[in-house]
Amino acid sequence: MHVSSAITVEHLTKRFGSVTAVDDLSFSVRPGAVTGFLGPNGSGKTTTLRMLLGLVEPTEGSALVGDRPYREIGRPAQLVGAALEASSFHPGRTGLGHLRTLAPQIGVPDARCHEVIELVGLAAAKSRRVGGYSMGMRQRLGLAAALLGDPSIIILDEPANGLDPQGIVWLRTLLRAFAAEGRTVLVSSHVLAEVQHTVDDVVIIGAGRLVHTSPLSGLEALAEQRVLVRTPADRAFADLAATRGWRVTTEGSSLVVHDVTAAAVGAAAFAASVELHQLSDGGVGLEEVFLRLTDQGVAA
Ligand SMILES: Nc1ncnc2c1ncn2[C@@H]1O[C@H](COP(=O)(O)OP(=O)(O)OP(=O)(O)O)[C@@H](O)[C@H]1O
Repeated sequence: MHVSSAITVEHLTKRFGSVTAVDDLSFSVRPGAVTGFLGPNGSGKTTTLRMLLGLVEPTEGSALVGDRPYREIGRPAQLVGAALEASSFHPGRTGLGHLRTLAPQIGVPDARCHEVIELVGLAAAKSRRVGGYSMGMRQRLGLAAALLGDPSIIILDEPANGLDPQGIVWLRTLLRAFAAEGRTVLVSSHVLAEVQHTVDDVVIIGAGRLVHTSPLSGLEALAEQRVLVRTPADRAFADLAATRGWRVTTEGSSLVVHDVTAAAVGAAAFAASVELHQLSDGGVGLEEVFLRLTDQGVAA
């Protein structure tokens, strides 16, 4: 039913002279979910988003929103809302004033400006000049502008940049609510941890190429389990780890035992009479998987 509101990228390539920013990239984004578009700095995320929004012409391949290129959409703001950078505001305009200049172009009534400014938590600052806004407030204003047309597809480039921890939780809740309404939400980030609790699916690129796409659980399946240990018996624990073939690293004042369960470490330490002061589940090392995948991407 929502087929027309998905994003489809096929064999997309963009070369800037000798630099291949995006290299034969194919992926799709489904409605009703938040998708994280992830990759290290310079991996081609912004260039891909700019092609999706008709701002950059692909060298090869296609980038479709709904079922067509952005430039062929009749009233694009009502299908796709995007916030690419938080810096392109006229500093002398107020937050509300900024939205009011956009509303007629998009074809939405003035009341919608008030609605979205409220929605992004800027109602109290709506009459202040944007030049005096903080980075986080600019991000919120960019989001308000993206939402003006009540779009079914929302594309945000690094939306968590500049947001404080409460702001990040607020953004997460808002994006999850959009997805629950059946909208398509694509958010880019170079930090997996930043979007880990927000996204359902991930599309990971490295050096302009696709390195992984799956539900988040598919990424978790690639990660190893980690167990955190503290012990006053360093030497005895190192011997035990060597006997068992565990890989052990340090993280702060804890030891990290890789690819093993807490139960196995506890049982082995007990059997060997090694005293432990902490034994806890360190979760899966998702960030490590992300780094490993994108390293491969860069080398490829
Ligand atoms: N207009 C341009 N002219 C020349 N090279 C460009 C242009 N735009 C991007 N590039 C290059 O393309 C590559 C990908 O850049 P892009 O901004 O898309 O990456 P990104 O993943 O968004 O990075 P970041 O996380 O730092 O924002 C980089 O090597 C960049 O220097």
